[in-house]
Amino acid sequence: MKRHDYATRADLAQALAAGVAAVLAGGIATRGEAILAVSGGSTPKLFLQTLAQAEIDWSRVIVCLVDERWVPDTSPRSNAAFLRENFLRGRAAAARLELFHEDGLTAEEAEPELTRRFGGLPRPFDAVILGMGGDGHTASFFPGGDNLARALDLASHEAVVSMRAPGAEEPRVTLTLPRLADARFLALHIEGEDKRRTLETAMGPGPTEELPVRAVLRLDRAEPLQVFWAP
Ligand SMILES: O=C1O[C@H](COP(=O)(O)O)[C@@H](O)[C@H](O)[C@H]1O
Repeated sequence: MKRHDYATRADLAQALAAGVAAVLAGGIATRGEAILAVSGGSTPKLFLQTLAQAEIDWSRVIVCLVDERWVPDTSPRSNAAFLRENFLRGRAAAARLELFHEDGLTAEEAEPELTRRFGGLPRPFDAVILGMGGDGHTASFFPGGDNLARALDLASHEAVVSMRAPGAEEPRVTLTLPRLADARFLALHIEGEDKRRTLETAMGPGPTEELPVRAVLRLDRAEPLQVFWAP
């Protein structure tokens, strides 16, 4: 893992956005397109607003979320709504959005269609930016999640699984770890002292099921996981 610590959240957002924009520009230059997976929640707001202004050919970029809360798009809990609000208002509005929602289905019922749809996206992803909750979840890999083992199985061919967990307010869907683990640029973006402490605990020994972010920290990758932190 490589740590990047910043004095302020604004400095972090600038640096991470510049790094991701460069990776996407590289993908566009070499393969004609690039694919980016981002997190929801609240932490990525400034990073996404900054990245949305990057001067790259966004019409050649596919953007998706790493996970979604199974709520209507109109809900303030919707990660898709967060993305529309904070990312798709700048130059990035030209990107192709691939969202999880399937009307009228439960998260479990939507799994096969979502796996078909997300399984068809180009691989590996150019950039994946993960977040982390205070309970050590990342994407929707939650402690006690009903499908946590399926989601973390690196040998699995599933692209998307549903997740219900005691610590999650609503049912979820999440990209599986194998879909994220081989990203050309894989980053974990966290802010605040509490999350720094959780990260440091997760870096120590202990079961993945307790702090699922460990599954990401323990990946065996040629390009190290990039950890971005600011107070
Ligand atoms: O529920 C979620 O939480 C995590 C962390 O969110 P934050 O608000 O603490 O930044 C996020 O990474 C994930 O995408 C989201 O669905």
